[in-house]
Amino acid sequence: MKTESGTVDLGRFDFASGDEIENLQVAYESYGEFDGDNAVLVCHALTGSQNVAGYGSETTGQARAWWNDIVGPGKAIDTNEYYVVCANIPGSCYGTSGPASEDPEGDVYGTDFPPVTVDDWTRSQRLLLDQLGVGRLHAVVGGSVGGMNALDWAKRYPDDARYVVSVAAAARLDAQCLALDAVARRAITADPNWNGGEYYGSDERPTDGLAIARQIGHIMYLSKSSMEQKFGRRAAGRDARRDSFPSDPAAAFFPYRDVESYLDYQAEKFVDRFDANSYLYLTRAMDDYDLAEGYEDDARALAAFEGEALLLSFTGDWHFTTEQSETVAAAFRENDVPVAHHVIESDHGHDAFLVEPEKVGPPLRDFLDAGVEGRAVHDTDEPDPDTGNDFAPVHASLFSQ
Ligand SMILES: CC(=O)SCCNC(=O)CCNC(=O)[C@H](O)C(C)(C)COP(=O)(O)OP(=O)(O)OC[C@H]1O[C@@H](n2cnc3c(N)ncnc32)[C@H](O)[C@@H]1OP(=O)(O)O
Ligand SMILES: N[C@@H](CCO)C(=O)O
Repeated sequence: MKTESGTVDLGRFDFASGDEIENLQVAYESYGEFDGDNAVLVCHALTGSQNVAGYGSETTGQARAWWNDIVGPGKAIDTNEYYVVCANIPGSCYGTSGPASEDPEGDVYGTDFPPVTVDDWTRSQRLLLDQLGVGRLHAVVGGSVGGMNALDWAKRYPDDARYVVSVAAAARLDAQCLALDAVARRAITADPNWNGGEYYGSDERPTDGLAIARQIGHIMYLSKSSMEQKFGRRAAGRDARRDSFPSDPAAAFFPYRDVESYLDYQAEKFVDRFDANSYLYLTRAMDDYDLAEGYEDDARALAAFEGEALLLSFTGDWHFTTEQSETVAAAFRENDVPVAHHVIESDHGHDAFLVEPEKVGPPLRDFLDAGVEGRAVHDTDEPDPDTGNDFAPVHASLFSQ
C-alpha cells in the first residue's frame, strides 16, 4: 500500500471566530493511490489522529491506527481501491496547529490559540485536499465528532462529495452531554497546574484535571450494560493500584473496584498522549456544533447536497443516540437525498464504532461501492432482513437501561 505522511503549511488561516494565524500547519496521512476520482476523506473523532490505519506514524497509544480494522488493503475502506486521506484537526495535538504549537515568535500559543470550530476543521480539510490535488471526493466518512465533521461537508461543500457517511454522530449534542463536557473542562481548569493554560514550560502539567476529564468522557463512550458486563461491582485484583489520585482515609476499608481501576488505567494512558488545552478546545468545538446554524433547520442546511448519505448508529450509544441519527436521516429525506439510516444492535456504547468493525465494515463497504443500494446497507424505513422487525430507534440513556 502506498502511504504518505506529511505536514502542509496552509498559510494564513481565518478562523470562524474572526481570529487568524499566519501559518496553519495540517498534519495528514494518505493511503493508496489517487486516480482522480477515488478520494475518501476520513474525519477522526475527538482525540483521534491522522493515523487512521497501521502505518509508521509518530502518534502513539490509542490514537494510533485507530481504524486499522476498517481502513487498509481489502478492508471496508479498501486502500487498493480508494485514496484515503485523514488529517489532524486544528486545535488538536498530533502535528496540526493547536494550543501546544509554536506561534511565529517561537512561543507556545497556549490559550492565545484562536478558538476552533467544526467549520474550521472542514475548511482546513478542503484547503489540504486542494494542495494534494483532490477536487471532488468519492466520500467523506467520519465517526463521533468526526461524523459531525462529515455532515458539515454536506452542508458547506455540497458538491464536493458523492457520498457522506456519518457514524455514531448527530446534528448537535444534547444537554446531558453538554453538561458532562462542561464538568470535564472544569476538572482541567480547576487543576492548579493548568495555570490559565500556561503550563508548557513547566514540569507540572494539569494531568489530574485531564485524567478526570477523560474519565468523564470515557464513561460517555460506554453503555450501562457494557459496564455492568465488564466490571459489575467486582473489586479490582490484588495487584491493582489505587494511587492515581489521593484517597480518603476510609478508602482502605472499602474495595477499590474494577471499574475504578479501569478508568484510572485509561486516564493514565490518556494523559501521556493528549494535551489538556487541546481537550478544552476540541470539546468546545464539539459542543458548539449545530448543523442547522445559519439556516432555519437541518433540512435547509442540507438542501444543496446532491449526493447520497449513510448514517450509522448504535443502539447502546447514549452519547449520540439512534434517535439523533434518525432526525438527520429525516432531514436528508426531506430534500429527497437518497439516505440510509443503518442501525447497529450493540451493547458496547458509543465506542462501538471503534471496537465493532465487523458490524461497521459491511454497510460501510457496500455503501462506498453502491450507495444506499449497497447490499449490506439497511434503512430504518425498511424491516430488518434478519428479524423482520422495524429498526426502532432506541434511546439508551445514562440513567435508564
Ligand atoms: C478516533 C479515535 O477515537 S482515537 C481514540 C481511540 N479511542 C479512545 O481513546 C476512546 C476511549 N476508548 C478506549 O480507550 C478503548 O480502550 C478503546 C476503544 C481504544 C478499546 O476498547 P476495548 O478494546 O474494549 O478495550 P478496553 O476499553 O477494555 O481497554 C483495554 C485496556 O484496559 C485494560 N483494562 C481492562 N480492565 C481493566 C481494569 N479493571 N483495570 C485496569 N486496566 C484494565 C486492559 O488491560 C487493556 O490494556 P491495554 O490497552 O494496555 O492492552
Ligand atoms: N472515544 C473517541 C470518541 C469520542 O467521541 C475519542 O476519544 O476520540
